[in-house]
Amino acid sequence: MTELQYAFRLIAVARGKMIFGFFLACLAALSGFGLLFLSGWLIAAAAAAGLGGIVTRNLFNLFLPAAGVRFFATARILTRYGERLVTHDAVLESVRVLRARVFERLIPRSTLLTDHRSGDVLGRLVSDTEIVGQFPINALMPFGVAAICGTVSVVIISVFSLQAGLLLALALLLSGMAVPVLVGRKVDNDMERLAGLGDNFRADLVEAVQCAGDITLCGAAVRTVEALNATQSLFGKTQLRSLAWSHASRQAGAFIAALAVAGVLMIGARALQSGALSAPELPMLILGALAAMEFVSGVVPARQALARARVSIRRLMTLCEAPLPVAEAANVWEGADFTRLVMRDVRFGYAGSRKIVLEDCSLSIHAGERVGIVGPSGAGKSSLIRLLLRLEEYQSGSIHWGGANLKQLDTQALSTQISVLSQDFHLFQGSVRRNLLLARSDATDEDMWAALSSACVFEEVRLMENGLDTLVGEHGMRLSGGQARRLAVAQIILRRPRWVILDEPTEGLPPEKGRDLIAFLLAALPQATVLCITHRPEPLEFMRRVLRLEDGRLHEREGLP
Ligand SMILES: Nc1ncnc2c1ncn2[C@@H]1O[C@H](COP(=O)(O)OP(=O)(O)OP(=O)(O)O)[C@@H](O)[C@H]1O
Repeated sequence: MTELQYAFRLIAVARGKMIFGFFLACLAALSGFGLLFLSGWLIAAAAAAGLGGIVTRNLFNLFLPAAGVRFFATARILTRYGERLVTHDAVLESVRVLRARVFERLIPRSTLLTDHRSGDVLGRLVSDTEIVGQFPINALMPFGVAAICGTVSVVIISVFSLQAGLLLALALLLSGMAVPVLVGRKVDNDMERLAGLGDNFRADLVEAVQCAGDITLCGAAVRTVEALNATQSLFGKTQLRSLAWSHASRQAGAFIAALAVAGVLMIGARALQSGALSAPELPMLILGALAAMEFVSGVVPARQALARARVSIRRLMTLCEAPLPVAEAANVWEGADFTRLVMRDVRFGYAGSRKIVLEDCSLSIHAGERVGIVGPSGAGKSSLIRLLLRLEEYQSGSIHWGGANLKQLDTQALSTQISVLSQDFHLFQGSVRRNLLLARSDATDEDMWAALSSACVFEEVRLMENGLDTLVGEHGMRLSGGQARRLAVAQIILRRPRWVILDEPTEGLPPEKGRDLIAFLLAALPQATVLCITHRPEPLEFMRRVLRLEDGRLHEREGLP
């Protein structure tokens, strides 16, 4: 599938509106042509009537061009207005649908996003979707309008003078096809380069803003600003060069238009002398040729827009069509009872990496058990969790959740039974309530306060100025580390999952606070089966069994580390 076919498929929803917008754009352009064309007749007829008195007035038909001019002037205003309205509506609709589709395709590929910088992904989601949503209007419509209206104008001018019509056709082809083809490669290279530079700049900027504090503490603030300036200045220079080319090609178009009009004037003057053309027809042809050359004035900007859109489509394709890291569940098996987790001889390595993280790794946990997993850094503990949640695909062996093969379960089905408290848990910008409702959308205020109470953060939230509606800031920045983590625990308590997976749950907390956190969680969910990965001794005090992950395998071990 070509890039353009791919883009059309994504925005097919607005096809009808775009076609209607195109139709109106052609009508508006032709009305402009008709207006100028008939103005020539009207001006000549009026001048002749003024000079020649009643006899000449009767000789020249003033009424028809005057009525035509009025008609085309009104038609141009109405069709231009309608075109703007319809095409803007089409663009808004296609961008809306496109963003939703892109996001939908990114969700199962979210693990691949770690290969991209966040500013880059943001850029793709915001600006590339906008550019792709607009491209039929900005990049294709001007070509279509030029082709249709250019042909109509050539036919009309040819009716009066074949020579003038042929000359106009040549000028339109030169300006509307030869110039865009000549600058095409240069425009493609510029757009590719500008998109790359823009990505770098945006990603650097987002990183600089997000890590402003760390950058200052490292004494790197001045260097960071200088680096940003350098990228911005390179971007500016490339943009300037591209603009210079664009203006040069527009001037070339204007020069061709001037030559075409002069040529039509000469041909018309000769035809007038020979009597093949009447006096009012000469200005009609000249103004008509001038108006016709306007049809191709948007072609060079459209060629640029097309080059930019192709870059954006390619960038969206690389994100949205990347092979899924985990095959879609062939059959969502809803009968899994989650009474047992059995993992047999699993072999796993990350895609694109030759390192084998887990080798012949086996594990069996029954409902109600509390199992700790320890092991050296890099042994594969977090990777094991990612496998159990089906965020990564293992190469061989088997994993079963209560009789259901993991490969038959999708992440949605798993999330109804399993909750995870990870080391880098995420709180969303917004209120305490919003974060709790994300965990369980139908939770009442009563449920939320009960969960906060079980997570031992009730009193702190109650004393906050707006209670449940207190804003927690991005990543929970307005909360202390302990409060944020207890809020994350409250989210798990609200969900009441059958399995709880904890990944370094007490990291960053003093031992006593860490111990309390686990105690609150386990007291609130006494029936839950718990799998806890940790380096720290406190969580292990609550585990009945401890396993050690080493050399890719899990080994049973007695007692605490
Ligand atoms: N996305 C990834 N792509 C490739 N390799 C990865 C990826 N994530 C982790 N690894 C590698 O897999 C191995 C296991 O990493 P993992 O994070 O599971 O270890 P861990 O036991 O949880 O370590 P720690 O205790 O330090 O968190 C490491 O060698 C790591 O470099």
